[in-house]
Amino acid sequence: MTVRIGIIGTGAIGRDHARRIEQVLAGGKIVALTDVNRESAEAVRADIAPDAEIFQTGEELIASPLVDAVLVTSWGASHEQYVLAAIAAGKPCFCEKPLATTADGARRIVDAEVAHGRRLVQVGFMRRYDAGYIALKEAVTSRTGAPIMVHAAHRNPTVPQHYLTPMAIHDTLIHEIDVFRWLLDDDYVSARVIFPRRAARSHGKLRDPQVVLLETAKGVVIDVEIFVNCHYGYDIQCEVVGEDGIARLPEPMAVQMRLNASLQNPILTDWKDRFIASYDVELQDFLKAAAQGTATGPTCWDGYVAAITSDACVTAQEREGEAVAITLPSRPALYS
Ligand SMILES: NC(=O)c1ccc[n+]([C@@H]2O[C@H](COP(=O)([O-])OP(=O)(O)OC[C@H]3O[C@@H](n4cnc5c(N)ncnc54)[C@H](O)[C@@H]3O)[C@@H](O)[C@H]2O)c1
Ligand SMILES: O[C@H]1[C@H](O)[C@@H](O)[C@H](O)[C@@H](O)[C@H]1O
Repeated sequence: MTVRIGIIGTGAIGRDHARRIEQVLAGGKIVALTDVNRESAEAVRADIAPDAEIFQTGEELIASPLVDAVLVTSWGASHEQYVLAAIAAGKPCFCEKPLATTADGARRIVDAEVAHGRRLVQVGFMRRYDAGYIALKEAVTSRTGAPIMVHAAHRNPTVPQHYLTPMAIHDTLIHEIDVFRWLLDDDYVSARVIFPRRAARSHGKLRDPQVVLLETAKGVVIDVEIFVNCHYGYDIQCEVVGEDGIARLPEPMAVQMRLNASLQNPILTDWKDRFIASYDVELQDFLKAAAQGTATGPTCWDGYVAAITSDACVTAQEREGEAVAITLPSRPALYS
C-alpha cells in the first residue's frame, strides 16, 4: 500500500522530509501540502511533489479524504492543534519535536490518544534511530557496567536572532532530554542550569552557552553543554561513564587527512547532514506503521515527559544554580 501523505509546514525540515518521502523511501507519496506561507508550499510542490494539492489550512488538509497520514513540520507552537486534529480524524501523524510547547498541551495530546485507544502519533526524536546512539546504547547495556555519569555537548554553529534563552531548552536540549531517557532507561528527578560568561557571538537576548545538569531516578548525573554560537560546526558529543568503563558516541564517518603538517578531520555544519540517515529510518518506520493505520517509535508519552522536563529546565534557567524537581504523573497503559 502507498500511504498518501499531507505535510503541514514546508520550511527546512518539511521540505527535507518531502524529499526523502518522494526520492529516498518506499511506501509513501506526498499528495497534499500546506504552509502559512503559501509560496513555500508552492516551491516544494514545484521542486519535489508535482502532484500534491495545496490546502489553505492544516485542518482542511487533515480532513481531506485524499490524505491517509500527516506530517506536522510547522513551528512548534502550532503542533498541538494539528496533532489533536489528526487524532480526532483517526489519521497517523508524525510530529516533529516538540510535541507541544507546554506540558499541558502535550498532556492534552496524550489524553486524546489514550481516549482513541490506539497509537497514532510518532514524535520526531530521530536520535533514537541514529546508528551511533544505537551502538552506544548497546555498549552501555552490555559493556560499561551501570552508568554513573554522562558528559554531553550540543553545539550549533549559529542561531537566528529570534532564538532566545529558553529555546536552548525547548528547541535544542530537547533532543538530549529524550535520547538520554532512552539510552539509560531512566527518568529525570531534577534539573539545574549554570551560565558561564556570555560568548562574544551571542546576541543580547540569548545567554549562550549554558550547562544543564540533570539527575536521574537511578542517580546518574548528566551534564550537557549547550553552545549554539560555537561557530566551528554542528557538533554532538556524548560520553557515558560506567562502573567498568567509558563509552563514547562515534563521530560521523569522515576521511581523515594528513596534510600540511597536520592531522585533519572535517566536522559537519548542518543538522540535516549529521542525522540524515536517522531521519530516513524514522520516517520509513512511520510509513510502515501508517500503512497499518497506527504508529511506532517515540510516543506521545515521550513527548509529554520531554515537555515536563523542558519546563523544569526553563525554570532552572530562571533560578540559575538551583535544583528544580521533576515529577512525572503515572504512565497510561497505552505506553507501557
Ligand atoms: N528533529 C530535528 O532534528 C529537527 C530539525 C529541525 C527542525 N525541527 C523541528 O521542526 C519544526 C520546523 O522547523 P524548521 O527548522 O523546518 O522551521 P522553518 O521555519 O524552516 O519551517 C517551518 C514552516 O512552517 C510554517 N508554519 C509555521 N506555522 C504554521 C502553521 N500554523 N501552519 C502551517 N504552516 C506553518 C512556516 O511558514 C515555515 O515555512 C520545529 O518544530 C523544529 O523544532 C526538528
Ligand atoms: O531545530 C533544530 C534541530 O532540532 C537541531 O537538531 C538542533 O541542533 C537545533 O538546535 C534546533 O534548533
